[in-house]
Amino acid sequence: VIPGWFSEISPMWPGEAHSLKIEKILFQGKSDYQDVMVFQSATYGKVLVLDGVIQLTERDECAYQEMITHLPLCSIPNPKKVLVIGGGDGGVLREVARHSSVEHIDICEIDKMVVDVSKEYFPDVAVGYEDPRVTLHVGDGVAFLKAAQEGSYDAVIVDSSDPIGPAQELFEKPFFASVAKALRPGGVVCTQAESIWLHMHIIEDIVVNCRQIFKGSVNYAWTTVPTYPSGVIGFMLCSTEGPEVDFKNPINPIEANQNQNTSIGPLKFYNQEIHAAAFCLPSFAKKVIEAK
Ligand SMILES: NCCCCCc1nc2ccccc2[nH]1
Repeated sequence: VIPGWFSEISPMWPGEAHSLKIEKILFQGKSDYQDVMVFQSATYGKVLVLDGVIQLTERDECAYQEMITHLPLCSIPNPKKVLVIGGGDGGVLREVARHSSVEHIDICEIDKMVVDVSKEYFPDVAVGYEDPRVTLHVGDGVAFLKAAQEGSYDAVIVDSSDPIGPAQELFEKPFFASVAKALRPGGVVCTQAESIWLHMHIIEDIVVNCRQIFKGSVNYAWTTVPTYPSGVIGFMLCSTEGPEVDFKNPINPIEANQNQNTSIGPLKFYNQEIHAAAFCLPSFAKKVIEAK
């Protein structure tokens, strides 16, 4: 351990560690589910860490939050009812709120400490909770989806941590089946789907499960997030049987100037070209993910 530096050592990326210079530790706690830490970094703003894994930094969180939200929502004509599983920091809520067609946003986050810590230390991320369309449910996303009324959502966004820890079940087949049940025909789901550089085997299993469960489109997209090990993270985008969804062509564009004058500020990362490009995969990933 180098004094004054945070190194992200995890079995999720054996043999490597991304480090950030610490200026000041702002919060350290232990919830019923995980260790929670916030520190002021020297060059990436404040950083949220759960069980030793970086969840977001102020400097690059826009890439992840904007992509995980707008890749699904810009692919369907008129999203009205959206469910967020995880995402307790509020960043996905901030992005969903940019869509004027949305009438109701449910969020189910298991760890209340994440919500409280984000509101205290990341106000520009937790601003998403201020939208009147948002209802927060503190609890297990698996149970929430089991209880959800069939076909009640246009979109589900699964902003989870990794399969090691509280989010483990969110990567398993029964959960994907419960998501499909809660979506309307032609509804869409977007999940945090690890890194093609680090987790091709996990991604392969997820793709196999999704192809069995989602009878519409099944696609993998990826983006760059400098503070995530390997510098990239991906998303599974699936649609249920029904009206065709072509994720590679955003038919419901969100303009960069939208919400310019509100408290959530302009888009910093997402645009239509980046949307289409996100689905272009290197050959080693294409071979596995698009296997016929
Ligand atoms: N809700 C935040 C999602 C990121 C969770 C932590 C994390 N960081 C990662 C880096 C590479 C691949 C997968 C990762 N998962």
